Amino acid sequence: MPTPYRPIEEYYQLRHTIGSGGFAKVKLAHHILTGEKVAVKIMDKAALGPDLPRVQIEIEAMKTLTHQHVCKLYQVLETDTKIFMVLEYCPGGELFDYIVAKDRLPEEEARVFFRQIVSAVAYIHTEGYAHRDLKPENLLLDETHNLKLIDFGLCAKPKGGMDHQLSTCCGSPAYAAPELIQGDEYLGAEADVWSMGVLLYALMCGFLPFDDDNVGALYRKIRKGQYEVPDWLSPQSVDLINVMLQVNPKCRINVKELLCHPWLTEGLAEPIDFRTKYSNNHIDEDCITEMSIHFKKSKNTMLDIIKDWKYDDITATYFLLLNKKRRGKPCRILVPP
Ligand SMILES: COc1cc(O)cc(Nc2ccc(C(=O)Nc3ccc4c(c3)C[NH2+]CC4)cc2)c1
Repeated sequence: MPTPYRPIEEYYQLRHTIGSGGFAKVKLAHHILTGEKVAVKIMDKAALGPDLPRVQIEIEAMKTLTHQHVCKLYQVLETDTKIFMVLEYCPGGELFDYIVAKDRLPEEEARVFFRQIVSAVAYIHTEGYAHRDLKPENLLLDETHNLKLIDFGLCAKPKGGMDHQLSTCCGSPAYAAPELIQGDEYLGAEADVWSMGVLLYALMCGFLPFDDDNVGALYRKIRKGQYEVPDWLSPQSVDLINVMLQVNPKCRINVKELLCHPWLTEGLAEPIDFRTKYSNNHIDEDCITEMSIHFKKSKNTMLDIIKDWKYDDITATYFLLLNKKRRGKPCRILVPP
């Protein structure tokens, strides 16, 4: 490994590259202390250029977002030339590729996935964040075939809260809300609902509601808000797509109403529970014990250090030990203290 990777190699064995995008590459890695697999997103600061602030925004967002359907950030390392984000391992690849491979999903399968998507988005909205780039490429499948929302590089945390208007035009055109491409001021939450409507349509149809090779023509179609309704869609799913793809954001369903829409709650007794399964203030006893032995600290001192949530190797070790325990594996550090 070239020397710039030295710092990360103190904690992780880097393996092959599993993805590379604009200014980042993602490598598979093993956490040395726990043996757990992770994904390491490696960014070159010089290549990032003006996009560097987006990475800082994403890292700050990821430090507060802990949810069963949001890809977890474990550790951040920075050198003078590189930024490393150590992330949850999602070996199932992109939801985009999964839909393409199956042509389109039956409603029952689309419903399971869409409940997870709505749960993740409702959670980040309650934490004060809008994602603003919701699309199947930004939803990965983990090893239990559940979805994880990724890439918060375009997310917004409006200063005045989620009722505060945003103005930056961003995200992928085919999933962008009419008010966003119009250049009007818009509410991040409302724009995210539109994108989820496009996502749901893509899940069940296998193609996009608004599509055109010419961006101008695409924008006109989005602003018109007219799309084809294939005959295989059930009336309930057509209704849900209709209330999500309302051109006027004020007529559009909001996330709270989404959580109890009949198509989504079909077969359930309750609305979708979007609360996180993790609790920041309850620290797992077994993890504290194992870490206090390894790091040669008292349990109280170890607890205080963990609760600093520095997103250093201590934070990573805690979350990865917790993962092991949740997967029924022994909550053990593999190397001698
Ligand atoms: C917050 O989570 C983020 C934020 C972000 O900016 C980017 C990511 N990107 C990830 C990309 C890929 C993976 C990943 O685990 N991919 C993966 C892992 C193993 C395998 C594959 C993909 C595909 N072939 C089989 C083996 C995880 C995060 C997340």
